[in-house]
Amino acid sequence: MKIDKFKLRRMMLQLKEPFQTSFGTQQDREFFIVEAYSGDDVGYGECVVNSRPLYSEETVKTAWHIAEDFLIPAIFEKGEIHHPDEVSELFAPYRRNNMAKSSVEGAIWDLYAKKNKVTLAEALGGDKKEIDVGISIGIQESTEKLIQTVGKYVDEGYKRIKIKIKPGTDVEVLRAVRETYPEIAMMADGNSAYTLDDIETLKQLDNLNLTMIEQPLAHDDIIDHASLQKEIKTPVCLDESIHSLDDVKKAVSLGSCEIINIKIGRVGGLTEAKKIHDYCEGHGIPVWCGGMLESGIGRAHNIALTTLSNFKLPGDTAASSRYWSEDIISPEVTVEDGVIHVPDKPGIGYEPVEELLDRYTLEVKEFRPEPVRA
Ligand SMILES: O=C(O)CCC(=O)c1ccccc1C(=O)O
Ligand SMILES: [Mg+2]
Repeated sequence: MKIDKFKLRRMMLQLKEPFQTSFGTQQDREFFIVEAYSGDDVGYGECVVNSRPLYSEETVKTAWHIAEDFLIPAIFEKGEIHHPDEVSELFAPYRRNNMAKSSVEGAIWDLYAKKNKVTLAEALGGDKKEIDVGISIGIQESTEKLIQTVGKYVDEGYKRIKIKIKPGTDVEVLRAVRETYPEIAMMADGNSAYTLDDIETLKQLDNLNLTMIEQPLAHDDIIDHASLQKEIKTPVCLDESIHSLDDVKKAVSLGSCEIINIKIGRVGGLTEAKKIHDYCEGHGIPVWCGGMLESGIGRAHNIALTTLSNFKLPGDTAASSRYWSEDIISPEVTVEDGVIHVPDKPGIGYEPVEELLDRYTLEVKEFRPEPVRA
């Protein structure tokens, strides 16, 4: 297939409630959408970056720049694309900038699936018809509020409750939740806020029967996480530290984790995500799909990826209504009894609604191949 045109849309949605992690509080969700046009088909990708470089080094501005000045021109220069796997090879000479790469690659994956009249899940090789979902709860103003919030999502059927922690808002708070809900699958996400100096705190968390503890130590570390994993029985799960299959191989061989959170944006796209999935499957490491407070478009990509067999643990891909009063896709993503039914329409399987896209768009830019001069 040949891409006739790309459209980038910078967008802003408002979260229903602020989302607090150890690195800050978020209420506005600024991001951009990539649209890849070919003949009568349009593929959609989402760039899951944030306005500020807190979770990763990329921002909306840097990712837009990389997409506009390097990635889109590389696609036009190549001309014909036979399979989306070629895209990550094409982007490989450009270092990092994984969320930018993933957004363009994602639009091409959706386009490819639509052209071949298969679902994105099928194009990736996934065959689950429904996927299990959990929920990620931000740091709350009080323990009472947290217990109430956990209760609400347990009642809604979410299969695993993840709670954000930071130094000072951790052991006591989680112990209170555990006492209230002795049986739930519960885990903690430290978002890199701890060091090995906090080992006593981390050992106390080890007594709370947590499904796992996600990225407690530095965002770029796999050495200290290996030391930590030796000290605790709770599985360590890596998020921020994993950007590629190579990172996974090193973390697995060092024993830095027993579980991996795969985020499509963080690892540079669906092709790399699938490679990581396959490698982990072969090495007895279960994976799950992380979230970046995506709009419906990124959410749809997460759902398709999660249909692969080694996504053995519930992911963070919750219902649209958990984040937005109005999502930009039709139908919205809904969760029933803790599962999402995987759509059966070609591509991402949810239709972005033009009117809603326009309503929340701040800036649009279109790109076409340079005309060939005679
Ligand atoms: O509900 C979601 O999309 C996941 C929320 C979440 O945990 C998160 C959101 C933004 C940045 C980082 C993370 C994380 O997994 O660490
Ligand atoms: Mg995380």
